[in-house]
Amino acid sequence: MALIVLVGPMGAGKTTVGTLLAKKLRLPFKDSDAEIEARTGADIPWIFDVEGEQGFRDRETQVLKDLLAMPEGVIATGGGIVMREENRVLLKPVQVVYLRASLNEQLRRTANDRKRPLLQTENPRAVLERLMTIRDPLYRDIATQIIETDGANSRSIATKLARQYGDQAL
Ligand SMILES: Nc1ncnc2c1ncn2[C@@H]1O[C@H](COP(=O)(O)OP(=O)(O)OP(=O)(O)O)[C@@H](O)[C@H]1O
Ligand SMILES: O=C(O)C1=C[C@@H](O)[C@@H](O)[C@H](O)C1
Ligand SMILES: [Mg+2]
Repeated sequence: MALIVLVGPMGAGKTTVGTLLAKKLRLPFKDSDAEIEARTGADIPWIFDVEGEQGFRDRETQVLKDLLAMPEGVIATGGGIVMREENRVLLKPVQVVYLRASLNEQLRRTANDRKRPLLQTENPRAVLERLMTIRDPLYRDIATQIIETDGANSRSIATKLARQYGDQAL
């Protein structure tokens, strides 16, 4: 039985790697951002606009609680999941993989879409840098494993994790 949670900054590849990993392990895949959008019937930029970041974080905590009740599966979280202590307490007993990426790589991977409200600014690099300073110790605190994703494609990362967690399940 395996419940694996992926954390890390925007553009680290949580959604991409999580989808591949779940397929390989034949486990259900859930993405907290997608789940929030499905429940709200609106996309993340809309939620930030109308309810503010606070409203989004309230929804995120509720979704996290519900997803962690699954007996097994792969869960990709949003980049800001560690901002609330309540979320960190929920994640502490779980297998948590921290996917890391350099600022350059995060910028490159997030440059072409506008679905991340926090990056719709003149200087997304400065935002990512500030968020990383605050969040890196928080990700590290709850992580059971850290993976550097620069220069590694998402498929090879998923394969490595699937071997590890597949073996563990035997
Ligand atoms: N290891 C990788 N190497 C190169 N590109 C990658 C890698 N992982 C993901 N990507 C690409 O980066 C982009 C962002 O990936 P993804 O949406 O999975 O990030 P995320 O961690 O889920 O971000 P968010 O926190 O905003 O949900 C996608 O276009 C994806 O194809
Ligand atoms: O890093 C963040 O705070 C966020 C990351 C995304 O996954 C979304 O959860 C949202 O855009 C906020
Ligand atoms: Mg994602």
